[in-house]
Amino acid sequence: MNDTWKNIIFRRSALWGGLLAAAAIASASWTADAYMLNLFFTIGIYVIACVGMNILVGYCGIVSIGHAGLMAAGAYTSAYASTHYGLNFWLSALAGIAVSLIIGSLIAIPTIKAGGVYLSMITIAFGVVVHEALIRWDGVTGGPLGISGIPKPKLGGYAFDLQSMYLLVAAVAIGALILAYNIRRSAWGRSMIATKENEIAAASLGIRKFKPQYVGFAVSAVLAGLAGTLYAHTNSFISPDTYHFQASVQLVLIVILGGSGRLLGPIIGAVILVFLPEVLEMEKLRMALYGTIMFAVLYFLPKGIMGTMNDWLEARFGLKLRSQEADRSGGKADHGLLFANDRKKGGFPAAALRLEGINKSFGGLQALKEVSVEIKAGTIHSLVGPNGAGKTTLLNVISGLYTPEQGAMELHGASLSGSLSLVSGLGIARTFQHSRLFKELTVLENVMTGMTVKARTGLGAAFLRTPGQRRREAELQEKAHRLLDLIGYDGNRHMSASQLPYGHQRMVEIARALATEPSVLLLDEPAAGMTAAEIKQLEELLQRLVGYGLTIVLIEHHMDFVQRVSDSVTVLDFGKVIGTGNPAQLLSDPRVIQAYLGKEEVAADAER
Ligand SMILES: Nc1ncnc2c1ncn2[C@@H]1O[C@H](COP(=O)(O)OP(=O)(O)OP(=O)(O)O)[C@@H](O)[C@H]1O
Repeated sequence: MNDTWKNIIFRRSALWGGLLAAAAIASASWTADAYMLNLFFTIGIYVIACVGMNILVGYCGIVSIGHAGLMAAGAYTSAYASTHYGLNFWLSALAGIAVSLIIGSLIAIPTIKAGGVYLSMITIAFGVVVHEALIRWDGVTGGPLGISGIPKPKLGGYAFDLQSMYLLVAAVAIGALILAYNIRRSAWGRSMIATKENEIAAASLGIRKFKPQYVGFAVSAVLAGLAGTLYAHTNSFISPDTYHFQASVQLVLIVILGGSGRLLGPIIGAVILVFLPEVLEMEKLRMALYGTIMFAVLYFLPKGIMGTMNDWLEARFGLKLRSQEADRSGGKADHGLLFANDRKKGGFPAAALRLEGINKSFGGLQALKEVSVEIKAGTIHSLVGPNGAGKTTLLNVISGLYTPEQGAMELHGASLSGSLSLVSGLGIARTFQHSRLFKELTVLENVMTGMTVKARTGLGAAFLRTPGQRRREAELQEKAHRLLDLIGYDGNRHMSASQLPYGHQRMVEIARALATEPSVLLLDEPAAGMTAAEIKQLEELLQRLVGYGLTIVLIEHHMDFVQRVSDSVTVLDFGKVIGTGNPAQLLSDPRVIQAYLGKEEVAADAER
């Protein structure tokens, strides 16, 4: 059976499985007793909050250990509004979600900017501050006694009981899962994962970290507030004990146990964490049990239950728990149409790039000294020189990763400066010395990240996966397929990039850079780690790209490859340009040979 059929059958089974699960959830409301119904309800609340946590932890890489604070914000606001002002459930819930969103948005700013270990510290501090405020601000929160008598929702004349609240929570939980699924399959979700995995690579595609991560934080705050509100109005009583540090740890644990970043992870995690203390009758030792589970999961199942299962299914049957489209390749379309027409030769001034007197130093080390180079449009220009000569530093300066201390740069006659993401928007794309593909994204998704800036749709369309959004995604996929055809990639396009052989990784990285529709492509040692056949393929690709009007700047140590593909070469040594010109002439120049081999080697060679 081929992969397409396997996936169709798998997706049909997933659909039927989903329908059966929905029927089981609904029937539980009639068959379960009050005790079990309460447990199911608790699972539903955790699923809603943890779907948000999963977006935050799994997609954005932000491990918030104070998220119970956001649940408290929703619960207390809603409880206060309904008990003090007599607002109905729907309006007070709206107020609770709004307050949770506002507070979440405010703590998102320092959290995202801080990054690293400070990020978790800020969220812990937030959780502690909220818990203290709940205890001390008794005029509003009721202090340690909390708020009681919170009314149950009403709709028309109907008053919700535990059974109907359970059904409402189950419906909201399914809605939250659909939202997470839609985000994951949009440019927003891809940007979240890209910025989590490699901020620099994402910036080189024009994707800045703050916006997608802020959106992820805001969505998780809304879901936390919603879960808090639903809980408060079902339980009729809330107190600071519910929103202790332990509750925040529990949310993180559910996500990690289920499988961080896995759609169904929060369900699996919540079911286990709610039932396990009941089954083991370890209510009093709940935290000790959680600690043990955390150790066990991180040691034995670092990808959580769903992540481990996904790997097993993929290895055993070639199936993924993530839905996928049928593979396609071999399109014979005119790939030149993938690049803007004004990039064709002659559409720009003769010089694509002009660098004048560039200086760049790191502490006492001057990596670039008065570097001046002119690179003609529609040509391949190679930068060569011994290790440490300053080639990568020059590429980093051109692409905006480093700011030079001195010198001027022009791109197609206009002044060039700015950050990595800004320079990407001007039409300069790059690859890196070591592959920086986004390993959690598939091959196809990696290429699609290159189109993010030009193709990111509105949040509403992405969240709801509107017909327009689906059409746009299909167009992006089609374009990504064509770029993969162009680079000659014939492997599985839906497998994660982490499984690609090194040579393929380098080629896919080029396709991803091309997806930004650059006029200048900077390649840092693209042939490193490639087989002879792959190098040949790369050579043909570069010639084709130049034919489509692109300008290519290449760093390479394979000298025969450089000789074959380059129109011109610049040789750097100790940060200085020691020659620019025709590759054949320059690479046989004694000064260049000496720079590569060192004086003693050249002298010894001459004597032999
Ligand atoms: N971020 C940095 N901080 C400090 N020193 C740096 C940094 N980047 C580069 N250097 C130094 O600048 C010099 C030039 O490095 P660069 O990586 O540009 O050389 P290269 O010609 O690309 O070498 P290779 O062929 O080995 O990649 C080296 O001495 C290197 O150690």
